Amino acid sequence: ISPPYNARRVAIFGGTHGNEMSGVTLVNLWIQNGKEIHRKGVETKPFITNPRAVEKCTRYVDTDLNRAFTTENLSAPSGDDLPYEVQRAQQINEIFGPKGSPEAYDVIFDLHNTTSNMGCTLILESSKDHFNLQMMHYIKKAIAPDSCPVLLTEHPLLKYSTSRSVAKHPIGLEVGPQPQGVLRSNIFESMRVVLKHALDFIELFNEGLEFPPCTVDVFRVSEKMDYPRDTNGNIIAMVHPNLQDCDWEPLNPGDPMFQTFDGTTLRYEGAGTVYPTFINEAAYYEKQQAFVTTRRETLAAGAIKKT
Ligand SMILES: CC(=O)N[C@@H](CC(=O)O)C(=O)O
Ligand SMILES: [Zn+2]
Repeated sequence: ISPPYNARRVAIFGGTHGNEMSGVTLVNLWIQNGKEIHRKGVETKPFITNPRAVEKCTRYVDTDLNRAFTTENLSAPSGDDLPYEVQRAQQINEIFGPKGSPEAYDVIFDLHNTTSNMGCTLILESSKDHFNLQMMHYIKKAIAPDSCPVLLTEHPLLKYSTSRSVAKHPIGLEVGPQPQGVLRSNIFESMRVVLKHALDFIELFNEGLEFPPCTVDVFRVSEKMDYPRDTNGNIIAMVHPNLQDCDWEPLNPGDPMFQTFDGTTLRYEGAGTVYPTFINEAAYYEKQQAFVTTRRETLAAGAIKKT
């Protein structure tokens, strides 16, 4: 049984992106009435992370909050001249962090929606986070036969500094497909159900239940794929119909990937099978990303017990 584990202080973030409506709506509901998220021995705080973006129903105001939690931003001298989201990151770091310190919150769930057909995805930032691996194992078992893929974002270049990263155990919840600014009841419900199981797990853990060693199948981020573009940076092809909505399905060398406006098929020419996800995510056009490839991996989690 590894590190001293504790999970008394938990936060649920909504509105890290102000146009992702399931998280915004659930968190606002729970701010009004926290009964549903209350668990024995746990203090759970629902929190709107980017209120100005929520008010405008936009992803962000000045810069993407979910990229803003860098050491550089968090240690910058504070002031009104900083971009709004950098100021906000500093405030969030004060309330829920400081990031990387013993005083930081134990667990932060960050609720997101995607326009991609990713279903109900759990986002894991570290392959060595045994607490989160155990939680994800528990959630996967609880929602079966429905599935709940785990996306591991650990990557030397592609990892980014998320709002949830101020916690000791950061967990992203990414549910789609749902257009920006729209609420869909099925997406809303599946987010709610996953969070219920997650909080149940934390309650069991705090009651002293020991979770034996287990394994978790994950999809590890491999490569970011941009749309084909002309020399001015304009897109010259779309996601191919055979790939559209096929998040988590195998893409093999030679399979259709993009389709140009005159109908030409562009094929995947990588080495070996990959599992694309975030396919045609609206927010990623500005990030030059049509989808991300992942590879399957099985991670081992050691036993955990409250200490
Ligand atoms: C569509 C979207 O916003 N996705 C999230 C993923 C995450 O929370 O890790 C992001 O890019 O910040
Ligand atoms: Zn988001």
